[in-house]
Amino acid sequence: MGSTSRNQIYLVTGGCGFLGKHLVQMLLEQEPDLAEVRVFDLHLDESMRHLNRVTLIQGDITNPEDVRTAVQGANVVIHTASLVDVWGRFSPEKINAVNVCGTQNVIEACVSEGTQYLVYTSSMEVVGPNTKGDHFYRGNENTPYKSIHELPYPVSKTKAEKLVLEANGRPMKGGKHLVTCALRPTGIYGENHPLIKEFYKQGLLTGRWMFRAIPASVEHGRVYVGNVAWMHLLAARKIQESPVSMGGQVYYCYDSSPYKSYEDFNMEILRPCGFRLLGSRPLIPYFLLHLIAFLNVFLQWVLKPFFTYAPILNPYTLVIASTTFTVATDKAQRHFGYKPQYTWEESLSRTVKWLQEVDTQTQAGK
Ligand SMILES: NC(=O)c1ccc[n+]([C@@H]2O[C@H](COP(=O)([O-])OP(=O)(O)OC[C@H]3O[C@@H](n4cnc5c(N)ncnc54)[C@H](O)[C@@H]3O)[C@@H](O)[C@H]2O)c1
Ligand SMILES: CC(C)CCC[C@@H](C)[C@H]1CC[C@H]2[C@@H]3[C@H](O)C=C4C[C@@H](O)CC[C@]4(C)[C@H]3CC[C@]12C
Repeated sequence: MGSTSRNQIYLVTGGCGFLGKHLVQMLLEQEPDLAEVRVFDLHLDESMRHLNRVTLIQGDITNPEDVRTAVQGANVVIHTASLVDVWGRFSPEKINAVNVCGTQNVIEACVSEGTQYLVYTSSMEVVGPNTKGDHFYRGNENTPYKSIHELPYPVSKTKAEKLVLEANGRPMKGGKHLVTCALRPTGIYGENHPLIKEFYKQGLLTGRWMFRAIPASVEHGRVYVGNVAWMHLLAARKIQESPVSMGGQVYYCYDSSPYKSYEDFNMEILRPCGFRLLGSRPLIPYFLLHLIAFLNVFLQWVLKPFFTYAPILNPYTLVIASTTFTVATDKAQRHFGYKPQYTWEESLSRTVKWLQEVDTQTQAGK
């Protein structure tokens, strides 16, 4: 175990997604040993095809053969492919198939193809917030917390993370052993973040006024996508150099983004586009938010035969937004020398610049 090779082949599953694209870009810019990045995704972004050293592979993570072919000859796999769904857009069976069975396929492919290193993109949701609303205030990887998983997405991420960590040390042909680790981002933000675009669009409907719904004192962990990508790259490098210390470990993804409520944080990005947040306290009573959230569930059920009604607000997203979940840790720095690549100011200004471009295009298209 533990030799680094030149001319490395990386496989990024979900490489055309929000995080995946930033990760591919980061590898191209910052990995001197890189020979090729294989970008495996169900939905390919054809604009990535022209990139030097990038190979686009269209495939389904739930299909073991697709995964095995993509893994063949790769040195490292960074597995980010997932269905990110806390809104009931996909069935529980589908989420399980992609997030859990897909991860098992990646593990089996690594073992059968002799690819020794696997970095898995997990999620803070493996820990919490739980549906009881217990706060997790600036905790680290060892902070005790009562995790309760009910929804398909957190259930699936928890199962998948467990599979990945349990696979660490699995024997492979040639006397090698599989080495795995998992990174747990909190709420990722940055250029092309789909959710902030959704909040932007909703804000346009109310004349760029937003209405505070959650108390400002509730802290929500956020991390810049460029730093999440950087952390994956460093973990992928170090896991090859120090498999014994990195194997089987989990790391929260963190950077210097400020601790704020979900809405106050979003306002940092939306304010420069002319948005305003009304109310220093919640303007909508909590019981009313709850009622709307439950009404949304009811409507989703009624409308199911016709189309998928999946608004942002439901009882689960309400609990997550209303419960403090922030991390304060230096484990990634101690284990693999992680320091954020982007300061908070840079992270914010890159995200704001992107949203301002979206805004200009939206206004021009009116
Ligand atoms: N966005 C966040 O705030 C956040 C926070 C914590 C963890 N994560 C994790 O980070 C990872 C990336 O999330 P993201 O926000 O970039 O999501 P995303 O939806 O933008 O990207 C996921 C990618 O996986 C691909 N994919 C889905 N099903 C597939 C299948 N069957 N076969 C092959 N590819 C498939 C999608 O096409 C997509 O490109 C996920 O594992 C997610 O759980 C995200
Ligand atoms: C009550 C409304 C005003 C606001 C609702 C916001 C809500 C949709 C947001 C709040 C927190 C968000 C989640 C959080 O950032 C972390 C993750 C983990 C990741 O693995 C998947 C995405 C997810 C669940 C975010 C989804 C959107 C949430 C719930």
